[in-house]
Amino acid sequence: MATELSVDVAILGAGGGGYPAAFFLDKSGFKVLMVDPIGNLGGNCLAEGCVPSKAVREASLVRATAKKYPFFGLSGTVPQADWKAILAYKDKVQNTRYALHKEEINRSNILFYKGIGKIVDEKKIEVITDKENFLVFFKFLIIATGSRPHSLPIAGSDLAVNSHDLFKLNATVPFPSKPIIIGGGYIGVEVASMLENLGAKPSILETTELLVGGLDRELSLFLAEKLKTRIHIELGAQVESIEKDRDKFKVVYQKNNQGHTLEGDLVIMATGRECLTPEGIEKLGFPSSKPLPVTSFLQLYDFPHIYAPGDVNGKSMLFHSAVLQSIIAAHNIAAGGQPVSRMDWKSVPYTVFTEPELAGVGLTEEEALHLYGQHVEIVKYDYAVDSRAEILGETEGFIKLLFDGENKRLLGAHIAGVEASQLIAPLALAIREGLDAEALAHVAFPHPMISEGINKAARTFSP
Ligand SMILES: Cc1cc2nc3c(=O)[nH]c(=O)nc-3n(C[C@H](O)[C@H](O)[C@H](O)COP(=O)(O)OP(=O)(O)OC[C@H]3O[C@@H](n4cnc5c(N)ncnc54)[C@H](O)[C@@H]3O)c2cc1C
Ligand SMILES: NC(=O)c1ccc[n+]([C@@H]2O[C@H](COP(=O)([O-])OP(=O)(O)OC[C@H]3O[C@@H](n4cnc5c(N)ncnc54)[C@H](O)[C@@H]3O)[C@@H](O)[C@H]2O)c1
Repeated sequence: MATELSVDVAILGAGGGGYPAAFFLDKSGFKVLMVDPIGNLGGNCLAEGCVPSKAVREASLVRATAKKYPFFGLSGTVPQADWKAILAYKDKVQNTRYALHKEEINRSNILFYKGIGKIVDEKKIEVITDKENFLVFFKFLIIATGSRPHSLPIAGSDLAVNSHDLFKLNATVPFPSKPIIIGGGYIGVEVASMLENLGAKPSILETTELLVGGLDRELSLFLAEKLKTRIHIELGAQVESIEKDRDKFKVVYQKNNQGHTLEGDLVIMATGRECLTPEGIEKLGFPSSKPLPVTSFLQLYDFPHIYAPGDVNGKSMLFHSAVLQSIIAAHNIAAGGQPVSRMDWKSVPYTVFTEPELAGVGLTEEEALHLYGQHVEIVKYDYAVDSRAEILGETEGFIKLLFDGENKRLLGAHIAGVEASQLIAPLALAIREGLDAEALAHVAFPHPMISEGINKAARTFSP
């Protein structure tokens, strides 16, 4: 049993912020140790986040499509949702991915431990597993410990479940008929949309006046308009307490200075995630459970040999962002700690997997107008004129492109409507590479696909 180890790089957390760096540095010849309590790769994204939630969503979309049989000239009944079977399908997806990741670990030279790491000081950590505790001396440290659900400090908050309860392996939360979702951010709207498509009648209580705040405002307003036909939404609702009376839950909230109560059979708390810092972080002068401050090279302030990519820095809590940050941290470590690779936060796209979807990248319209004033050119392509949208019967939606009026460089792209999540990737590349309208107009996107709308919008300036 080891009592002490020396490595080039120690990594806390094997999620999207941790493992890409581990594999890159391992392949580059560094001695790498990685520790994670899950004992496998994927972090929250695979355990309770992106992958299981999108698996359940996919089942819900199949059922939603079945409601459109008559539109396509088909007949047949809408299938019943079998919640247990859907969860079993979700588990199978997760387990298959875990098996693949296990093989990846086994094929590498990474010293991988199931356990947790604690900060001892700026030169060493302590690794704690079921079997042993030992010290690890490092040249570089990557703290990629992610985040956890934030629970409101209100009476009865322990009566609510959260996304981890819903999506973890072997989840046992029963299918609700009237779920009340506290929080209308990413998780709130995605869960409401998927549960409704599976047959539930959800309500969302959101304290601000917008669903998924922080997006381009037009996207949030579009989503609220579309979702309110299927979901009971209360904006400006300040939740005060949760009570339980036999099988029923009551959520008490204030709206317009008046008290209200909503009854349901499940309460889902989706009020954000807080950064999860390792024990001992205060020894480096940082408070626990707060975002770790990083430079654009992902170095922790005042500790250039320590990096903190992913949710733990609170800058962009998305899996693909964590992966990119992890790779950037790894490149800088491979360069001996020289800052050679920089994170471009503005070219990270985001997607909200509701029905319909939202996606965006770059400046929002509000930010662009603030920064560029009247020099912003805004072009909109309406799904109502799109062939594929017509074929799908999904003609409500738009692609909005924001250009710098002087040189027609793309500043931002925002999409509301079916397939938005697939359409955003080339636009993220365009923002990253500083492409202009001509570049977007003079590439042939396939027909009849909604991506043609990107060409068509850009041709406004480059016919
Ligand atoms: C319901 C839900 C749906 C989501 N859907 C999407 C989506 O569709 N698309 C998207 O891009 N993002 C999505 N996200 C966000 C995404 O899951 C996170 O942004 C991503 O997982 C962040 O990666 P990370 O590596 O920074 O953190 P994590 O994935 O949280 O990984 C951190 C790892 O560190 C481990 N750890 C914690 N403390 C220690 C310690 N002391 N020592 C060692 N290890 C430790 C944890 O166990 C964990 O495995 C979703 C999140 C949720 C909750
Ligand atoms: N599609 C995706 O990429 C995806 C999907 C799910 C989660 N995520 C990530 O996970 C993070 C966490 O998701 P989330 O939805 O929990 O957080 P969030 O920050 O997106 O939304 C939380 C919402 O809760 C609201 N809220 C806070 N206090 C409240 C109260 N007292 N009453 C009512 N509403 C209240 C906030 O105003 C906010 O709108 C997201 O920010 C995102 O980074 C991403």
